[in-house]
Amino acid sequence: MSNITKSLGEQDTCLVRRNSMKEILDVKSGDQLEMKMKVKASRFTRVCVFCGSSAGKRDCYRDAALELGQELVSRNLGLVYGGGSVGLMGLVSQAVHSGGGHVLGIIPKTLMCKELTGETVGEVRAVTDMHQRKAEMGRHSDCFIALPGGYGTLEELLEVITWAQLGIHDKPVGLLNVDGYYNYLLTFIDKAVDDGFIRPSQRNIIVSAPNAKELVQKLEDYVPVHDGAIARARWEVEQEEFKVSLQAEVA
Ligand SMILES: CC(C)=CCNc1ncnc2c1ncn2[C@@H]1O[C@H](COP(=O)(O)O)[C@@H](O)[C@H]1O
Repeated sequence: MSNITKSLGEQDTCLVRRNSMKEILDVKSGDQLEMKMKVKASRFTRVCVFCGSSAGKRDCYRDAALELGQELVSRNLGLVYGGGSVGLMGLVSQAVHSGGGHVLGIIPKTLMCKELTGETVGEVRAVTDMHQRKAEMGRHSDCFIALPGGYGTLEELLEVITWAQLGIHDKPVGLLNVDGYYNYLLTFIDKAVDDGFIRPSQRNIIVSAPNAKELVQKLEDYVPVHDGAIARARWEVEQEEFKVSLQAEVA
């Protein structure tokens, strides 16, 4: 753990959580040992991380996953992810869990067997399918970060960007561009802007940075764009109407 030195009892841990918006230094509680802890302020509670179910071939990807986990712990942020212990998903979740952070793994029942995805640390929530998993991951987090990954990561990333574009949510979306991994994707998005398929103002939905510290800070500072997006209130009304019509069909 980078900037956390601790010897904590359960009461102390609660104290740290209650004071997550403050810096806590040299706190003494009862006969507990002295604790030195610096918790950075954050406007988020939980961060959803999309990333490879593989670890990639280069050490920089593994290092970035561990560093991101440590950055979340240092800001007292919980992790929401797809569950399991494979690839970068396993590394980031284990880094948060071993640093004392909250981990919520959301995993479809069909992927729950350990032979497929390994053990999930922390809290596990079983869902019926991949669609419900994405909806739950979004619902339980305040911002999204994509580490390097493959098709699954891209699909999850592009969906939350699309939701932001439509005004379904206002949550920041960050790309951890480890050693330029996402340069081609960013170049492609610039091409789509130049050719008139993405509005220039909506190019800013994706926030990117080469390391976790810089990225999380940019996400903290992010101001959402609202240019003609469908108001969130309308989406919520539509969803309610959809639920009612589904219930009527089932009855
Ligand atoms: C059937 C099987 C081999 C399962 C093991 N693999 C997986 N276990 C859990 N989540 C996954 C798995 N593969 C893809 N995902 C989802 O898709 C993303 C990663 O896909 P990818 O490796 O980038 O493309 C993750 O964020 C996760 O939400």
